[in-house]
Parts: sequence; C-alpha cells; structure tokens
Amino acid sequence: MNDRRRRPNRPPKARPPQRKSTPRPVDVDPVRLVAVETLRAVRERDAYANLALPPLLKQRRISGRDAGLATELTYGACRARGLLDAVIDECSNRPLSELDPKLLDALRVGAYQLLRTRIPAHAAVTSTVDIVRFENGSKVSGFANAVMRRVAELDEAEWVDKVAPDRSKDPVGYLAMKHAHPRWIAQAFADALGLDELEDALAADDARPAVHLTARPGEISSDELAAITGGDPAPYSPYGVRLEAGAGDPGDLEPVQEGFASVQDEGSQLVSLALTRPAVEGSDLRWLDLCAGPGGKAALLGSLVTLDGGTLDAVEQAKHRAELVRKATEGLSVEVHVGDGREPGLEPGFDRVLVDAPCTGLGALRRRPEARWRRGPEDVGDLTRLQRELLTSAIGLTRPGGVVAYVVCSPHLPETEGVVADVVRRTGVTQLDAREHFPDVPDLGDGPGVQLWPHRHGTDAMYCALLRV
Ligand SMILES: C[S@@+](CC[C@H](N)C(=O)[O-])C[C@H]1O[C@@H](n2cnc3c(N)ncnc32)[C@H](O)[C@@H]1O
Repeated sequence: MNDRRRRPNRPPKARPPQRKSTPRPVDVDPVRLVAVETLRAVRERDAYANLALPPLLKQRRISGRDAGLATELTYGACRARGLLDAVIDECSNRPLSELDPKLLDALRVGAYQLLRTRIPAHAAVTSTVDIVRFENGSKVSGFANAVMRRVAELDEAEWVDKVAPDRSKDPVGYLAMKHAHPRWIAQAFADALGLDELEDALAADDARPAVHLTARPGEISSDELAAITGGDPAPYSPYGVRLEAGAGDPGDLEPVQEGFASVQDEGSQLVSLALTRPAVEGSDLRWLDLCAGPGGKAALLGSLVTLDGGTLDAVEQAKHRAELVRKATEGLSVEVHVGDGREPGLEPGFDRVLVDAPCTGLGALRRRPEARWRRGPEDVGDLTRLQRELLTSAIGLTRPGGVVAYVVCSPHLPETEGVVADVVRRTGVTQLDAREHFPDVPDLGDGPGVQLWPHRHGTDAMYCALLRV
C-alpha cells in the first residue's frame, strides 16, 4: 500500500440489482459492456467465456473490429484475473471480498485495458466509470473513478514489481503474479519442468493455440488435407495438419463436415499413436478406450484398428458424451459402452488399452480463458484416486504382453508420475520408455514417461506413460 496517495472514498454497500427495464444510456460503450457481462456469466453461472460471449455479441449486433475488441477484453480480463485483482486491491480502501462483485467485474475489464492494451487511459477510465454508473449508480461510480485513476498511475511492469513477491526470494510466486497464474499451478509447472523454462511455459498459456486437424487414416492423407485447407502438415504427427490461429471456425471446413478430418490437438494425436507403436506378440485386434468421451482419440484409434480388421471398445461414463463418441466413430468398427471404466463389465484380454483419464486439465489452460482460476489444489486428491483406479482397471483388462497407455492433459506430477509409479509398484507391470514411441519429437526429457509442452512442442501439455502387462 502506497500511503503517499489518497485513498478513494469508501464504496457504498452493494446496491440491489438495477431494474431490468433501465434503458442503456447512450454513453455506455456496448463493446465493453458485453465484456463485463461475460465476466459476470463466468462468475455467477460457471459459464465458459468462449461459449458465453459469441451469443451476446450476436444479440447486440457487435461485429468486426468491435467484436475483436470485446473478445480481447473478455478473454484477457478472464486470464489476467489474479494480477488485475492484486492491482485493484492495492488501489482500493476495502478488501476485494467486500466489493460488489458486479463492480469488481467492471474494474477488472477497466484495469485490463490500462495494463495490457494500448487503449488511452482516459478512454479506459471513462468507459469503466460509465458502466459502473449504469450498473451500480453514481455513488459507486465515484469510487470506480478513483480506483481506475490509481491503476492508471503505473504500467503493468511497475505494478508487477509492486504487487508480486521479490523474484530473488520467491521466483515461482513472482512469475505466477507476472503471468497471472494461481501460485499452485505455477508451482506444479515448476515441479515438472524446473525454473529455467517456467516463464516460457506460463507465457504460452496466454498465446492463442494453432488449430490442429487429424486426417482420418484410410480416408485422406495429411498432405491432401493441408492442400485443401491451406494449412501445413504438422511437424510430428503423420496424420496432423496445423492451421494458423484465428483462421476461422475449423468446424466449417469441408473435410471436417464430411468426416474426413477432425479437430484435434497434435499432442492428442501423438499420445494415441504412442499406444499403437510398441510391438505386441500374437493377436493385435482388440483395442479398448476406457475414458472415451467426446471421442477424439477413439476416432483416431478406431480408424487405425478398423483398417487392420480389428475392433475398438469405447467406454464413457457420461451418457451425453458417449453419444458424442458414437457420432465421432460412425462407420468404424467401434462399439460404444456407457459405463464406469473401473468396472465396465467387458471381457478382459485386450491387446491395447488407452486410459485418457479425467484430470485437472492444467495442460490445456490456453484453450479456456477462465480455466486457470476454476480448479484448486483441493481437486487433485479425488482425481488422482480415480486416475489410479482407472489405470488399475485398464491393466486388469489387458492380456499378458499387451500394452496400456496412461494419458492425462496435465503436467502436474501427482497426476502423472505419481499415479504411474504407485500403480506400477502395486501391479508389477513394466513401464516402457515412451520416448521411443514419439519418433522425431525433440526435448522429451529423461523418460520413461513423456511430457509434451505448448512452449516446446506447440501442443497441449499432454503426459503419456506406456506400460507392458
Ligand atoms: C480426458 S476426457 C477423455 C477425452 C477423450 N479420450 C478424447 O480424446 O476425446 C475423460 C473422460 O472420462 C470420462 N470419465 C470420467 N470418469 C469416468 C469413469 N469412471 N469411467 C469412464 N469414463 C469416465 C469423462 O466423462 C470424460 O469424458
């Protein structure tokens, strides 16, 4: 707290909601208002920002550059929440927990404009104050004005120096604040990666990911798919194509519409292919995907095993997600079962089994702007128990000599090496060196498990362990 500056007036207590019929005054900027409203939907209804924003833009007829600005402010403010809150807290004379949450949403969008865009300070301050006046009344707008003016006194780097821990004493805490990640996630990345690359790994979560397509084996080659879509063959997956980030909705592409290709991160392709690579003696025609919904990996594995004359059983606990697996694998030798992978009631003896277990999703934070603030370390215990049980079940369903791939979209050690070490110890299966089954992929670490990273490989941070039963 800097005592040289005057504290803004105390904000009045949260006011009752405004009447729905209140007309929007002409001086409230509709572009910034939809950003604030989307933050509210994320906070109040657990909405995903990237699903809540587009219908609002359509409803308000916001398009073109205005829609681009609304998207940047919404996603940016969602991602940067931790840093924005620390700065707003420093500029407010009341703890954030005592502020009306609607006011805080508006301040977050305002502070984002001041710290991370080139929008002139006066425009950021005035537009925020207008929104607060419209939503919370003029008394509160005075408070918002004072807070915003204080935020505008420093730039982002200066604020980071002020609100973050000392880098030399607490490098993880400093980088967590600088890159607006919860500390426990920054620590999880540091534990898996070391400190040297931590900053790159955190920064990669703010970059818009390229879209990857899978060319369906037996239907189209990746070269043909790249030529049709204007993309490039992916560097590592023989079935992958990379499109430029922001190249429109990939679901509209003709090969995707016609079922020759699907949208799938290259990391997901690589871990699926890793399951198919270790040699097995004897039969190799019965494959299983134990956590299949919505069906991305089941579609790739199903295509490959169908070409070889085999079958894939796909288990998914959630009925609606099992339906998605059915759609994704239409026309393939895939049988979908709604059930619990821990006791799926299937005949054991599978040759290859994929366990793509439910996880914290820390490896795909770049895909959902608000995701990093949703999970907490308290979620991890239940998940790792479920992961161990699913992996143990997979091993029981695999024939001697068969292969299991354990996959999570997270680099968090308790979910990756922790689960695998525990299950290997208790079941006596052999862990293979998975790096041998990611040909030509660089920087795979010390093994035997493989951890992919957005900043190293341009993929989600998928983890894969291969086990021989
Ligand atoms: C990481 S996702 C799988 C993604 C999928 N393999 C793909 O590539 O599209 C994990 C899935 O496991 C499902 N699931 C959760 N608990 C399960 C259980 N006990 N048995 C089977 N599936 C489960 C979830 O509903 C979710 O669809």
